[in-house]
Amino acid sequence: MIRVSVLGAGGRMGTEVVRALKDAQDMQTALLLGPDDDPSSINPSNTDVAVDFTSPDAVLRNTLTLIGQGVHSVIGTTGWTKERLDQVRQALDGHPGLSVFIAPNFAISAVLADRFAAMAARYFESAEVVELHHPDKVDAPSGTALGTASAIAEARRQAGMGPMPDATQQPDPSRGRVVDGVHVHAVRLRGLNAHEEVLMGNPGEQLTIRADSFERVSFMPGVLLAVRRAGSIPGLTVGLDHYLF
Ligand SMILES: NC(=O)C1=CN([C@@H]2O[C@H](COP(=O)(O)OP(=O)(O)OC[C@H]3O[C@@H](n4cnc5c(N)ncnc54)[C@H](O)[C@@H]3O)[C@@H](O)[C@H]2O)C=CC1
Ligand SMILES: O=C(O)C1=N[C@H](C(=O)O)C[C@H](O)C1
Repeated sequence: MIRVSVLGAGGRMGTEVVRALKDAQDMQTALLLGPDDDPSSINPSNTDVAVDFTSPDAVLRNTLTLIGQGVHSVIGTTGWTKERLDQVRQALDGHPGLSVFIAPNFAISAVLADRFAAMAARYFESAEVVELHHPDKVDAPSGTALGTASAIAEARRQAGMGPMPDATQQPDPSRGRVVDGVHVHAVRLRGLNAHEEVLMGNPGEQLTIRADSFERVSFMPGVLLAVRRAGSIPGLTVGLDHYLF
């Protein structure tokens, strides 16, 4: 049995993870932590893998604590920057064999949308990302959209493409956040869960790639897969694609 602790267990995702763990034959729930609990209560005597769905403010501290404790992490929480990822890599240096796995999105639809967008990017003059979420989300744009934009930008760079056409000239235009040269727009709307659209255009044609996660259960197969694979790739791994393709 894999003993799994959950940080953020009382939250929207945490609740769903606890439910999924109960249904998984090969896993058992260990500690369930909320914001007032000490992450260093998680250690190898009670936990094999810790799953983090907390908040962008809390996740780095949790992750560094768990590395210090010698426990594998599976993380869905957003808020990662290059600098924060470097801190995790550095902390892992002293812990050979330990793994930290971060996925901006655990839903297969979103992972595939990302992959398709990267494949298509070189063939289109223009590309923009629109992400749409429930209004209780604290960060914008979504971690997924940031990843999609970076993947598009990287594919365009590898294809030797220049900047996208855009004649906007106003001093304060409404064009979303520019991530690595790609415009990313965030919509927050009651009734939505997690959705992303990638728009790509050429003269006279458009490709739309859209992923819709209607319910949080859509993230669970990915979370359980990552828990089962914890430790299989030592060090820091970002993206469920590493386990899928
Ligand atoms: N990678 C993925 O597939 C997905 C990622 N997310 C991300 O997961 C994170 C959480 O999302 P939700 O569950 O919707 O948020 P939420 O606000 O419903 O849940 C977060 C929970 O964490 C708790 N918390 C905050 N700080 C904590 C700490 N230091 N230790 C323990 N618990 C703490 C909060 O009290 C709350 O109960 C967000 O960053 C979100 O973007 C959400 C859905 C899917
Ligand atoms: O907060 C959410 O709900 C989600 N967060 C992740 C993100 O920011 O990309 C994943 C998914 O979009 C749901």
